[in-house]
Amino acid sequence: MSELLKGIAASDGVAISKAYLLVEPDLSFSSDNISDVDGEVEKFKAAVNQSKVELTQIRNNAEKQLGADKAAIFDAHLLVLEDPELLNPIEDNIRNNKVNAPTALNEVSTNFITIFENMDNEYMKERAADIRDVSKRILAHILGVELPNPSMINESVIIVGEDLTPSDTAQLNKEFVKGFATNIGGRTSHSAIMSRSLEIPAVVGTKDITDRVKHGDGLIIDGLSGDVIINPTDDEVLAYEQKQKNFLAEKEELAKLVNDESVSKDGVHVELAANIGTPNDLKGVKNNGAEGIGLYRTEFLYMGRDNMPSEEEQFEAYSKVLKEMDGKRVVVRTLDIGGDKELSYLNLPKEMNPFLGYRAIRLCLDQTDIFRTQLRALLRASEYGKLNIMFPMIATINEFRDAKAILLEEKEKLVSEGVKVDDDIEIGIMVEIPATAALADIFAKEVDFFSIGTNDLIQYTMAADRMSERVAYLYQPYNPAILRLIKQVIEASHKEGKWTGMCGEMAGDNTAIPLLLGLGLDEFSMSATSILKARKQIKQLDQKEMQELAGRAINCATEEEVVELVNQLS
Ligand SMILES: C=C(OP(=O)(O)O)C(=O)O
Ligand SMILES: [Mg+2]
Repeated sequence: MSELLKGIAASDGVAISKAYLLVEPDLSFSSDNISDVDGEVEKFKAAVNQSKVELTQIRNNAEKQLGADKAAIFDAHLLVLEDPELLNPIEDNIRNNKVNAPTALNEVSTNFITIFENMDNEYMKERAADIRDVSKRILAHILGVELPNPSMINESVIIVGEDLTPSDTAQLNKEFVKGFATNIGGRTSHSAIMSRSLEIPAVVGTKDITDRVKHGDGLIIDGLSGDVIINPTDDEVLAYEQKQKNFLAEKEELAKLVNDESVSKDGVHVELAANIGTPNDLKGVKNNGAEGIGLYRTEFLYMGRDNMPSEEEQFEAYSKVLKEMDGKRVVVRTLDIGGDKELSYLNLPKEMNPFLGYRAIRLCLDQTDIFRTQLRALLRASEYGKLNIMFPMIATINEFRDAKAILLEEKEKLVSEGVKVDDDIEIGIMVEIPATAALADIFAKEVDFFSIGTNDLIQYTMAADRMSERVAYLYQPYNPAILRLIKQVIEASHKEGKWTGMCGEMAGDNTAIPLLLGLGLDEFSMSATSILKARKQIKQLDQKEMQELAGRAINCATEEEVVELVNQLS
């Protein structure tokens, strides 16, 4: 018998394959004393050797599939595995204290980790993280437990996990990973956003799929409806193969619009741009006919590694994107770390409410060395295309002024060093915080553009965590309160002759698009895979009529009423 599980549709498409369970294995052990000391030392040494073999494979695989920079993290792990300063004390601990190998390993590694973590030295802190990772691998081998290694997957699978961190997602190889399904998360959690740029179907927020599915179970995930079928019957597989075919046929049909303009029925042109996380996403940008990049989430450059990207590395990534976009506008957002996007090597404090905490521009204005390095890389890259710079999570006008002042200082320094910097870079902000939307008229006098980040704006306005499937019913993009904020921001920008875009997921949502067109949004930036569908829809809409529709929507009392209004269109 198959089993149906309902989740949240996160990325379009249908995947049919078998489950690869990506969950933390049980590595508990008892602290027994031992009599066969030599046997225990041998056990430990064998585990170290097995770890070496495994890590070397992982490293080589990562280099082949993901590039040398992603592989470097495993080089660091291999060095730890050969370090006598770590290994000898563990052996001594077994011999001198007659403790078993897991206990000896745990005591010595915890000791090193604590010492290194408390040093005021970034390099040593990174080593603490390496030791933690390597010790876990050795322990798994001692206990005979298999650790999941997503970067080693070499057959078709659907990943099943609690959640996928953005760096887990970045390591997935599309050739083998056909989709994923998670316990937690919503449509705007970053693993969901990344699954859309990777163009792999995903269902999130299933609550307990990891308890229901076993490694290797047959699985269907329907990223269009949010349904997951565990151990499907032959008939179900046939039906979903048909659904998959239909989806691909529709995609092919939409591909015909790739070079069309995005113009409404009554001739109003809007810009349909793409959101990207890394230069690797550019292929999808081109294949889907994006007219620019409305959001480049640069934080992904900082993830999945154990140290900061240098100015040079950043310069290369930014200039590559600018060159490949060939003069089309590229809005690069400065580092937006924090919330669900962690950087282990930054050792950020654990907070009660990370989405309301030390993140994004708050962190950059505090740790200005990180910020300045990024700005220099961006300014140097500016001569290769049409660069716009955007600051995330701006809450006050002073934050914007401070960030802009630092940017201008770095520009002046570069120019005095003889570096060419574009003079026409537009400097804008994300509108993600209700306070900023409320003061949009004040901001509009000083910024060059706004980009509304509805993923956060909705969660802050409704006080409903975007990561929580339990309060997902309150995460209401079409709530009239949200529509009023959007209207206010767009009108404020237009009054000052500026433009407003939207780079939250709402910009690509087919229910929202008629309303946003009516509210006068200038640029819609979305997952590249949503662009062609949005273009098709906009071509069929009359902007004047949508103005009227939006006027009625903002006076509705509930989200349901708004949805009903939009549904009457079709
Ligand atoms: C685009 C946004 O930023 P992110 O999803 O990266 O928080 C947003 O908040 O809408
Ligand atoms: Mg945001």
